[in-house]
Amino acid sequence: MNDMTLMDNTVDTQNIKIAAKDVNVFYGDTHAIKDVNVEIEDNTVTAFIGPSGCGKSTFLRCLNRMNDTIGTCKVTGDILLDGEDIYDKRVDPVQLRAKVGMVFQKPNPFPKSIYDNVAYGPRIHGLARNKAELDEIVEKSLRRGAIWDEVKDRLDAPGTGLSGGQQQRLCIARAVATEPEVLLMDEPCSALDPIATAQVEELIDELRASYSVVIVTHSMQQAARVSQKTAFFHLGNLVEFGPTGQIFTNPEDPRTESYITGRIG
Ligand SMILES: Nc1ncnc2c1ncn2[C@@H]1O[C@H](COP(=O)(O)OP(=O)(O)OP(=O)(O)O)[C@@H](O)[C@H]1O
Repeated sequence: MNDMTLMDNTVDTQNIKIAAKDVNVFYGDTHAIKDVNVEIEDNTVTAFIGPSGCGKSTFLRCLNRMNDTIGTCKVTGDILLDGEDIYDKRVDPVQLRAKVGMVFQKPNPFPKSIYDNVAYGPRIHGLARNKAELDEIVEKSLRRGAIWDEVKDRLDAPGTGLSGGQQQRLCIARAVATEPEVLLMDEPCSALDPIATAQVEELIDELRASYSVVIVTHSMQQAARVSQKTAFFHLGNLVEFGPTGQIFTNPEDPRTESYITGRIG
């Protein structure tokens, strides 16, 4: 056995960023997520795939308590971020969402300047002591969002005036500006053309170096391109979770196989 084989077989429990235990989600009488257990690693892109309505977005929204904003929604079970229960009464959801940032399907820049879009989070969380520090955070975040070169000469222009792909990278820059540890992305490329999609996918790959990234996608090609781990959901159940290559080439569950071969979905 060579060193490489040894490394591949090591289960690195230190690397677990989010652990979900027996998570159930209900919207009134609808049981949307059923007994989900999963461990999401740091510095990894995890893709959530599955047919429409299977609960991908619902489960994603549990990870930063975005479901709190839906009156009928009830979440049970435990979700631990670095071992701490995010549903504990002492956790402030606003602080949590700075740590666990989110990027949505449709780019949604604020009706503010490019600069203010990115500066918004750091301002409300008091991350900069003065203008120079804020400028630095804005530049760093726009660089992380791979959009600095395109906007550096027009930081005062409205964010809404950018192209769709640029707006989505601006939203990613806005999400990383609060120094999150996890980035949740709900179909981040579904409103983008192929060129913008390729740019955002490349960026997701780069972001993995600094964050744990979780992406909901309808595109199996995208999941295969960007993720290292894949979770397949079906009717609210997490059917299968494992290395992306294995899920796509050698799935264990017949439901996963049916989905990836196009028989269900
Ligand atoms: N706000 C809501 N109120 C009531 N039911 C909801 C709500 N959001 C989702 N649901 C229901 O929960 C289930 C899971 O929906 P969810 O949007 O999480 O699935 P999804 O896999 O992300 O679907 P899609 O791929 O179509 O976006 C569905 O039955 C849906 O109708």
